[in-house]
Amino acid sequence: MSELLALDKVTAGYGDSIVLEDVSFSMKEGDSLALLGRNGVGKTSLLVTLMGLTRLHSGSIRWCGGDIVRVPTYRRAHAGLGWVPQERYMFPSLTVEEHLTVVARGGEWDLPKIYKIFPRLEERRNNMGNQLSGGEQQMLAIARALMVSPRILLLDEPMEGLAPIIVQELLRVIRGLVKDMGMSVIVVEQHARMALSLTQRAIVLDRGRIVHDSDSASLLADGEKLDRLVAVA
Ligand SMILES: Nc1ncnc2c1ncn2[C@@H]1O[C@H](COP(=O)(O)OP(=O)(O)OP(=O)(O)O)[C@@H](O)[C@H]1O
Repeated sequence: MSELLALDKVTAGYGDSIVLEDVSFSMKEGDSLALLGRNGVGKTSLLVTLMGLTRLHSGSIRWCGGDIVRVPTYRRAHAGLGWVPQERYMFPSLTVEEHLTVVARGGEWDLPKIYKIFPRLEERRNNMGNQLSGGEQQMLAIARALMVSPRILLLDEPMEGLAPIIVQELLRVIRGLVKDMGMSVIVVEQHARMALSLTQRAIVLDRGRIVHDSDSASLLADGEKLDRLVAVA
């Protein structure tokens, strides 16, 4: 499999303040990565940096073999970076179906394929963006990213604030995307064990630096180490 994403010694932040330091890792097509760490260590900032929304102080980011450091955010999205931000950003004046058709690009994903994996969205197809539960909004946010036929999904705390039954439904869908369909993914999650169960590899950040990098299964099996790395102090 060819290289999809490669960060080399990335140091980035907001204005002069640095929140990521010397971050290096790479992913191949089909790889799945859990990005873990306590609150405020820079997980969201890393995804935001991939989308070009922080200030890159030094280092390089390659996407499909090309340097994307100077590529604007919308072109990164068109190039296959499917970002699902924590905030979800639903439009109250658009229906579920309009949220999807407005971004459709005639690629691998279309409405029937989306509705097959999210039957709940088909049931709600005529509901407005502000008439959805938190779980439905999260499903729509993921579905909207898929409609652009991304080569990687960047999921920022997809389970946050959702009822356990919805979390199970979303987990099943994300697991299907990652394990059955081979979708590349980076999952930022407070629920570390959940993220580890979905992915092959885990990186843990602390104060903007990578402090652990291993396969997900071995970190999941070492509960003591996992708690030391991610538990709230
Ligand atoms: N827009 C911003 N401007 C300035 N500083 C920011 C901004 N967003 C985040 N930060 C700072 O960057 C650091 C990393 O925050 P970030 O949200 O990336 O961490 P996180 O690991 O995703 O945390 P959480 O799990 O709480 O979302 C924090 O100190 C935060 O205050």
